[in-house]
Amino acid sequence: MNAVKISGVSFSRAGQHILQDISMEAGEGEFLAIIGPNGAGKTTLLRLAAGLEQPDSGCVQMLGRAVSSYTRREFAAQVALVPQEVPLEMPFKVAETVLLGRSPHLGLWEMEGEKDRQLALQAMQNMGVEHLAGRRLDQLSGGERQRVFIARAICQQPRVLLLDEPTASLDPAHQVGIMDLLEGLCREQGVSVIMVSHELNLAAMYADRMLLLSRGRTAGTGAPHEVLTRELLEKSYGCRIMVDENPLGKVPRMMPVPEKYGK
Ligand SMILES: Nc1ncnc2c1ncn2[C@@H]1O[C@H](COP(=O)(O)OP(=O)(O)OP(=O)(O)O)[C@@H](O)[C@H]1O
Repeated sequence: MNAVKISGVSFSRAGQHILQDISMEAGEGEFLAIIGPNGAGKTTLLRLAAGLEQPDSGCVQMLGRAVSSYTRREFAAQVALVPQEVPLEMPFKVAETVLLGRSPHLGLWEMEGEKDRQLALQAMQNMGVEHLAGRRLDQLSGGERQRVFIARAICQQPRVLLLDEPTASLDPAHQVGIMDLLEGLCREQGVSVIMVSHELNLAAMYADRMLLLSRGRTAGTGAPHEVLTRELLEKSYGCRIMVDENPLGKVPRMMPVPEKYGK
């Protein structure tokens, strides 16, 4: 059984086709990266997977069940989403925010227990934000806030983790740290990770498979070396792109070529 199965999904807004006939699957413990130019539909696809939007046609299944058949609470016990823009207006402190990840696992009137607090502490330590535990969210830098929301998702102990550009505001050390952690969740705990990213070289070093979206359609799908080809990337992104092999291993590495370097 696939942990995530999206079959022939189409989605429109205000009469405009945003996604057309998209299919995507992720097995248990698989790491999938969704890539593509701005406006290609990546966030929309992730929101459909998270049950925040309903497709016009096609089907979105999580863990063998239609997303629409879950209650919000049941769904949150299995699937966590780290959105691209994390809410700033929440009046919470860091530790409270991370602990909120436990809510779907608690009974209706049940308070968090010692185990929940331990999980929250561990998630904060993993994300390097435990020293900020008492700080309010609106008093953090963008990268710190992003790490807090990833910690909350980890604390939720989901079987499927959806992340929208999780490394976008992060410095190189934190980018690699978070990707290592996500890989560990896949390999050691069987969590399925689906990540939207513009960090193509970073994604290539971790993802088992990639889905390249372009103008709402599938432009490529497969292992990183099958998707990150010069031909597919240049066609999708509309600029010159050089692709070679990453010196660290047998994965592709891409570089956009500035115009001043000639045709
Ligand atoms: N609320 C909305 N109403 C109408 N169109 C929308 C709405 N939200 C998004 N869109 C359009 O849907 C398309 C896909 O948007 P989406 O945010 O999914 O793209 P994306 O691939 O995640 O882009 P980016 O890389 O810039 O984050 C875009 O053309 C966008 O303008």
